[in-house]
Parts: sequence; structure tokens; C-alpha cells
Amino acid sequence: MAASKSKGGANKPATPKSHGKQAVQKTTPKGAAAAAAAAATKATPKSASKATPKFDPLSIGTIEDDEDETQTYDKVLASFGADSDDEEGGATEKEKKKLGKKKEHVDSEFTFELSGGDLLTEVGVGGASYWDFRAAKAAVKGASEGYDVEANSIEDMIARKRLQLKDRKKETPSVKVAAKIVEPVEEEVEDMGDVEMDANGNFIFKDGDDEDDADEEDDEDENEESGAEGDVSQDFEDVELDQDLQMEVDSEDELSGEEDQVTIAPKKLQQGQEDDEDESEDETSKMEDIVNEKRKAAFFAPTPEPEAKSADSSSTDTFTNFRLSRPILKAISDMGYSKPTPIQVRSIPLSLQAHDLCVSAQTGSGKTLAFLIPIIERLLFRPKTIPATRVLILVPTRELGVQCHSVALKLSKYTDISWSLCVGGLSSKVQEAELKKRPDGVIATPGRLIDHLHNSQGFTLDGIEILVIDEADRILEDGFSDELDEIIKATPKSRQTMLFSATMTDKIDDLTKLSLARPVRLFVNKATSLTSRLTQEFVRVRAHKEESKPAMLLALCSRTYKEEVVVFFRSKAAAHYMKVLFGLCGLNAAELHGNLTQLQRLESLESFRDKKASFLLCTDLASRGLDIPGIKTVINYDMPKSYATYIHRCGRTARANQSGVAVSFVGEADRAVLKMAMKASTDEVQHRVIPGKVVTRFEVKVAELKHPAAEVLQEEKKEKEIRGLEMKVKKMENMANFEDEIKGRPKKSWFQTAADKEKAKLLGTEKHMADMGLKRKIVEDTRAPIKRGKFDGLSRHKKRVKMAREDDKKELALQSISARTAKKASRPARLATIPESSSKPSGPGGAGGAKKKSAFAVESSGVRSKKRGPKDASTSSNASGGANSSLAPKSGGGAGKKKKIVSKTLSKHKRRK
Ligand SMILES: Nc1ncnc2c1ncn2[C@@H]1O[C@H](COP(=O)(O)OP(=O)(O)OP(=O)(O)O)[C@@H](O)[C@H]1O
Repeated sequence: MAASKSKGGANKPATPKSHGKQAVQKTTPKGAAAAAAAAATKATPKSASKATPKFDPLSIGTIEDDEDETQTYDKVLASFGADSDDEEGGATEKEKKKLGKKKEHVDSEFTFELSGGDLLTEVGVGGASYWDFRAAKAAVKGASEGYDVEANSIEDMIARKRLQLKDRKKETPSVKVAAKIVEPVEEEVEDMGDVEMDANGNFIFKDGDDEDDADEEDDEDENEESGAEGDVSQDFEDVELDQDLQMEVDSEDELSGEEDQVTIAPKKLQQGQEDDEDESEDETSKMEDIVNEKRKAAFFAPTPEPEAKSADSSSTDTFTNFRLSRPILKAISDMGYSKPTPIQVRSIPLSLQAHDLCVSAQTGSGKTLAFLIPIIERLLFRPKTIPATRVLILVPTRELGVQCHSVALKLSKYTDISWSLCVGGLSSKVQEAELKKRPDGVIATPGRLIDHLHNSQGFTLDGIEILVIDEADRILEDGFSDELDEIIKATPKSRQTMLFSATMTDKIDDLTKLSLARPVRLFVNKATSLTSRLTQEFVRVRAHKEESKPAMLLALCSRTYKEEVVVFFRSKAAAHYMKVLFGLCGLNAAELHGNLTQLQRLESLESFRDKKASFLLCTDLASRGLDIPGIKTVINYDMPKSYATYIHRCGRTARANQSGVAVSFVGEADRAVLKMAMKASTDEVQHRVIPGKVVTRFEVKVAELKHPAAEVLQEEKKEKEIRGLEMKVKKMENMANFEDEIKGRPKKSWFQTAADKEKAKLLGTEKHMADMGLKRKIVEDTRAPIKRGKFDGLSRHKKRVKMAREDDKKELALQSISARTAKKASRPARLATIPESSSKPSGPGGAGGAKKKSAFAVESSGVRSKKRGPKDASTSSNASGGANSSLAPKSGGGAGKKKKIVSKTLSKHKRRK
């Protein structure tokens, strides 16, 4: 059945006929299609024979393979020692060597397990974690030194301080402090009040920490008194929450004592006042919508309808339906996945057929595999005589790069495909060495990639055939825009481009700069939607109670959400301060933000992943893409400025069919995002009230720990200063010992100054604020225009032809100018001619001969320098092994060939003359 269906579909691509990428498929040589077909047949395990193929495997777009050496599936298998159907007929030793080093062995009995149950759940629980830091950690700059330097870490300082506090506590009898703090800042450390420590150094809240304690005053009164939370009074009136927020979901009994109140927030925000305001804008926005829709229809290729599901759809959606090669199926199976997720079902076939894609699917829906699986499948059939980097995956953060790299390695485990991770914080030298070997794929952050483009000899993006931009809406933001432009220009236009994000934009204006070829738009969910498995809660923070937030957070994390919690802060300093406070309270927290070294960042993630730390205190650095199995709760200590960031932050939990909770502290300034969240939510949004008495108790605690926390931070600061001095001394020593070598190193170049970068960042924020409808402070774009090479972004062949033409033109200009000058010189001098040597006043009409002369001089020097350009370029590409020449075979060789083109055109010109 499978065979007949696939035959039937062979001439009927699953995608629109008019698609722009068909050219790619047309150029696919015979060998590649045959190889794909062979792969399709041989890779199909027996168990898949009943599966109905949903796309035509023969139309798989192959990596450029105009070389004769296209690998057949057998050869690929043979190269890593896997059994092919005909073991004896496998690759020879020589072929094996040529095909690359042996990877893991594929079991000859391997068949893809289709009945693995709901692996999403198993995986989500921790079956196949995406994270493997070994490769990244090995590449961290000066990793070994890092350990020494960090010997006296913040953890040690906190631990010491806790011991000190414990000792002091033993010496000083406990003194009760009043429930209400008047001047908490002035409290002495010794005045621990009713907050005591147990033998293990944990704080004990004597006054009713026990949740069963019913001997409490009325919660509402308490809340009034503390002002931290509680009754939902006037402040929120204008968002019309009041009445409904009073609704109790829990029974009275449950709400007695110190338990938080959790009530349903109303959906009123969707109607009423706002709608009235909107009405006036309705007509205009309708018109805009029509225009936009028309533009979109012209820009995007029609989206193929999802296949109609049979009654038993679960059995039809399997990885074997994609006709993937066996090494990939085996790797997918090893990772514990049995069925593709909906976004994988829809995007993998299109991606295999080399379509440009613009994909939006909810957080945690499996987008990483959605782009990696087809890439690896296609790379299996790449030409291999000359190594080349054909795939580039751009990610916005280093950690996301590490994660994506780790998944790519796992998926490529049974293949000879190589990957390089080029993100900041890891050793540039290690990366440079890797890039020299031309890995098949590079996973990079934009900044580090450009660094290599400018400073790693011979590294170019000329050979990129597939470009993936993960979290594409983020990378399309202004902060990255200059870098993105630079990268796009450096890659060939013929590449396949795939954009992925949970909040993907389909605004044409944003997408045009990526020079997409009729991309297919796959929006599996609304870009504003969050999974229904996520429970959203809001904790209100009144304007004058902002300073109670640390106490509220401690209350939440000590009483309600005690483990597998990620807390997002707006600033690095706040995250760090909280880390100290958590530590002093005996709560085990890791931190993740930009003030840490890369090693510390990775270690933080590791300790949180391994459940050594119950809390991860971080900035938005961790808001996108990070996939840490088992996160139960996300707390927005500071509400993000944009709803998109809110979606991404909340998306760290309730991933891969798991459920989760997102709790947000909402202050006066956060209403815009709150409204959007409420509007977009299909489920009820909860309002959590932490009893005022509880908040007060934690306020006492925070006040008491303020001084010790400050001491820890002071100690840390001193430690850093000492470290800084040590590093300076080391630098000076190095300079003294290796001065010549250090000074002899080529200076690094960068396409933006630090000020430009900062300005770009600011502009990004401004634009974002404007998009959010918030007040915009105009930042003038005073950046100097970025100087880019005239030929950036062109293929090597086109570059050479254009350069040759330019040289010809200059040469012609030179010749005609010199001919004219000679002609002029041969004319008899006019009577009134002023001698050339005499100076003329400058200004209009005053330039005379002197100006012409200088123009000539400029021209000729320009010719000279231009001529040097291509030579230099070809020299560097030769030095790099000419890896890319295989990708543009028709474009010819190196400098020698270029010279020929020049002389050919010149001689033609001369003939014409
Ligand atoms: N086919 C599958 N079956 C089971 N689990 C899967 C499958 N594909 C991916 N997963 C799991 O789903 C989780 C989320 O995947 P991934 O990180 O790719 O999501 P995402 O859509 O990129 O999320 P985000 O938008 O947050 O970046 C991962 O833990 C992964 O192991």
C-alpha cells in the first residue's frame, strides 16, 4: 500500500506547483533523486509498510550535488559501519575513509518503534533531555582557570554568612519583632525576631509558619494592613477585575489560616470600554487588514492543507512516513520519540522539499526537531569530495545555541555529519579551528558568527544552502538588524531559508529583508496563544508596595512553589540579589544572567537541570527556547515589557504535553501586558492573593537579611576586584614574556563600533515600545552608515564576474582618459592657456586642470586598489582549501581564472576598438 501510494504521489508534490523553490528541485541531479529514492525504500522499516506516505519522497530537495560523488544510502550506511541490505557490497576501506570517520553503529535488527506510547510525556518527564553541556564546557574559554578563579564563589560566601548568622543566633536570644516593620533597613542583624534558625541553619517562622494554624486574624484585614496584597480594591477598578476577583474558588475551610487565595479573574477585559475605543478605529483597521492580506497572499505561497485525519490518526502520524534514512530514524528512536508533533508533521515534508518556511507553533511543541530532522536527512546526501559548510542555524542566545548543538549531535549520531557551535563565551580559537575543517553545519549567535566572518581566515558563508533562524522574530528585531543584514548578504540568495518561533511575525515589511522565495507560512497556533495546559496566575502588587516584592517571592517559593521553579527578573542585579537572599534563607537557587561567566552560566543550568538547585533566578536571557524538562512553575517577578516575551517566559513550563503554572507579579505599570494575556487566554486566569500576614512575616525576614546580604555582596565585590587585579598582573606578565607574539597577532575587526551596537539596541527597544503602544522616546539614528563590501552576498562566481567587469570598466576609463590626455597634449597650445603649474582658485569653475588631474589620480588609484581586492579574496579562499568551489562548480577556480576573464573581456574590447 505504501509503495503504490508513493508511486501515485511521485509526480504530485505536496506543495503548491508555483513554488519558487522548484528551481532547486529541477537542478537536482539524477543521482540525488535516486539516492533519495533508495533511502526511502531501504530506510523504511518493515513496521512502516502500512503507513501512508503523505508526501513524495522523490521530490526531496537535495543539498547541492552536481558532483558525481553523490552518496547513495548504502554508502552512507557503510561509512559508519551499519549493515546495508547487502553487507558484502558495502563501501571499501578506502571509501569508508573518504566518507568520514565512523560514527555509532546502527543495529542491523533496528526497526522504528511505532508503539512507544505517548513519548511526549515520557520525554517531557526527563527521558531524553536536550541538554548536554560537555561539548560547550570543553570549549569554554580558559575553563580550567575558571574553576580556580571561582574557588571562592558566591555559594561559599553565602554558606559562610549563613554559618555566621547561625552562630550569632546561638549567642543572642531570640527577640520578637513587631509584625509591622517601621524601619526595616535599620534593623540589627541580631534582631532575628521570631524568625529563628534550626540546627541545619534553616529559618523557622515561629509565628504561624504552619499552614494549619487557624488562629489568624481575618485575611482581608491583614492584607489591608500590610498593603502587600489581599483585597482587590480600587487600584484595579479600571481593568474591571474587582467583583470577580472576590469570587472564591476554594472552600472557606481551605482558605482559612495562611493559605493563599486563588480566585478566577474575569474575562471582562475583552469587552466594555476598550471595545468602544476600538470601534472608531474599526474601519481603518479593516482597510489595513484587507491591504495586508493581499500583500501576504502575494508574498507567501499558499499553505498546504493538513492531511485529513483518519479515524485512527495516531497510527498514521509516524516518523517513518517522512521516508527518513535509517540512521536518523534510529537516532530519533534512541532519543525516545515515536510520533512527530503536529508542527513536525506539517513542516518536515515541506522542509525536505526545500521550501522556504515561516513557522509559528506554540512553545514546547517541538520546533527544534522540526528543522533539524530534514536538515540532517538532506545532509546525508551531500557531495563529499570537498568539505563545505552548507547549513547555518542562527539563534539569539548562547545557551540556545548549546541546546540546539546538543540536539543536532544526538540526531547525527549515526551519520558522518559534523557540527560546529559558534557562540559567544566559548573559545574563538577552538571555533576557528573547527571552521577551518568546514563542518557541515554551524550553529551560531549572530555576533560571534560575524566575528568569524571578519577575523577567521578563509571562513565565508558562500556555501550556505540552508539557513534556519530560530526565534526569528527576536533576531528580526532592531537590536540584531545590522548583524542580520550582514549575515544575509554573506549567504547566497539561492539558499533555503526557514524561520521558526512561537511568536513568529508574518509582517511582510519585517520579512522582506531576508530575501525569501515564496515562503510557505505555517502558523499551527495563533502566535499569541499559550498552551491550555498552562495555568496563568497573577499576584497584584500595589504601587506603593513594590518593595514588598522580595518578601512576596520568598513567601511563594517557601510555601507554594518549592521546586522546579524559574523566576524571571528584569535586571541582572535583581536576580543576583535574590540569589543571595534565597541562599541566606536556605533556598537552593541557581542564577542565569549576563553578569556571569559562560562557565558559570552553563553550570547554573546544569545544577537546575539536575535538580540540585530548586530555583533558577534569571533574566530574559533564559526566556526563549530553553528546554529544561520538568519545570513546573514560571514566576514573573517583574512582568516583561512585551506580551511576546511573556509568552516565551511562560513557555518554559507546560512543554511537551506537561502542565505548568505561570505566576506574574503585576504592578501598575504592567497592565498592558496583563490585559493582553487575559485577552489571549482561552482558559480562566487566576488571581492569587498571598495573605498579608504572611507577606509581613517575610518582610521582616527580608529586612533582617538585608544587612547580611549586603555584606555578602560587598565581599563578592572585593573578591572581584582582587581577581581583576590578578588578571591585570597576568596580562602584564604575558605581555612582558610574549610581547612580539601578542603584538604580531592580526588585529580583530568588527563591523560596528560599541557605540553603534548600543545605539542599535536602544533603537530596538524604542521600536518595541512603540509597537506596544507605549510612549516612545525618539532616539535619533546617528550611527555612521555601515560600510559593507560592494559585492557582499553574491556568490563567488558572480562576485568574480562583477569584479572583472568593474576592472574592465576602470581599465577602459583609464585608457580613454590617457588617450584624451595624449590627444590634448599633442594639440598646439592656445594662446590664452594658463600654464598647468599655476595655481587656480578653488570653487565652481575654478577647479580646472588641477581638479581633473586629481580625479584621474583618484580613479587610477581606485583601479589599483580594486584590482588588489579580488586577488586578496582568492588568495584567502585558496589558503582555506577552496572548500566552496564545489558548491559553485560552474563559477570556475581561483585567481588564475579571474585573470583570464579580465583579459578575455579586455581583448574583446580591444578587438572592438
Ligand atoms: N516528536 C516528539 N515526541 C516527543 N517529544 C518531543 C518530540 N519533539 C520534541 N519533543 C520534546 O518537546 C520538548 C520541546 O521541544 P522544543 O524545545 O523543540 O520546543 P520548541 O517548540 O522549540 O519550544 P520553544 O518555542 O520554547 O523554543 C523537548 O523536550 C523535546 O524533547
